[in-house]
Amino acid sequence: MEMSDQRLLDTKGPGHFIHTDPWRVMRIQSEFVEGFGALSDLGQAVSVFGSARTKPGSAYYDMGVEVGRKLAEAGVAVITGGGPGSMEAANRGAVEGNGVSVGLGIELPFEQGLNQWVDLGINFRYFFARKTMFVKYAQGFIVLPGGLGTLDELFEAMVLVQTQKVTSFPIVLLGAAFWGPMIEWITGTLVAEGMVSAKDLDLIQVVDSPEEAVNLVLHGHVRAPSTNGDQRPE
Ligand SMILES: C/C(=C\CNc1ncnc2c1ncn2[C@@H]1O[C@H](COP(=O)(O)O)[C@@H](O)[C@H]1O)CO
Repeated sequence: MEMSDQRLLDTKGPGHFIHTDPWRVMRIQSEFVEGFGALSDLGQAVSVFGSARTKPGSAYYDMGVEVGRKLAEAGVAVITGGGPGSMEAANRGAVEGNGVSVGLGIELPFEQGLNQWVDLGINFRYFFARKTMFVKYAQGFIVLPGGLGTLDELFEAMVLVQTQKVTSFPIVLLGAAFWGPMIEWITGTLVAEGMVSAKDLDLIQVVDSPEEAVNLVLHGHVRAPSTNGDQRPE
């Protein structure tokens, strides 16, 4: 009978095993270990989300630079997805403000690598491992205008607070004109149809200047986590 040790030591053929789920579990585990190891001494930090597509010189890009710079000047590390656009802008601001600039990159088919303003970079294969780092090592989120990726990160943060999976933390949306229609839809449709509690809107705050965003995320009132719905007494 062939023994496990023997099979392990004898294996010379194509590495089928590394494409199996148990092997993937090891890789997933290693992403958590690497992330926790790299970030556990980061100190105070804020995660900044926003479009991968904003161009240097655009208003949204400049907004990201300003946010990163102000966070850095307040002594707070900036964590982004490490990609282009508003992520790059926030990392750039962090460097220009002499702060700590963190990029949590993700393997994508159209990957461009970490932006040049990332000082502390980690690359992830798995979105869920990377998302854990955004939440675990940040005291708040600032969300710049963005698309599906940004919305995914925003709503995940809101759900984590709403369901009390994480201690409540500030989630600040920057750009009232951009976010206004979404807030109106949440109020006029989701709240009106009973899909979310009106109180859940308190999970987010919308502001128009990087200064306000940084102030709120660092010093703003953080509400107590809501119950998940309207069923419980106020
Ligand atoms: C689209 C392009 C490159 C994508 N590269 C990314 N690198 C790192 N992180 C990304 C990337 N794309 C999305 N993300 C994450 O989602 C948010 C931005 O997504 P959106 O759909 O652009 O709003 C961002 O916060 C990242 O965490 C080539 O231009």
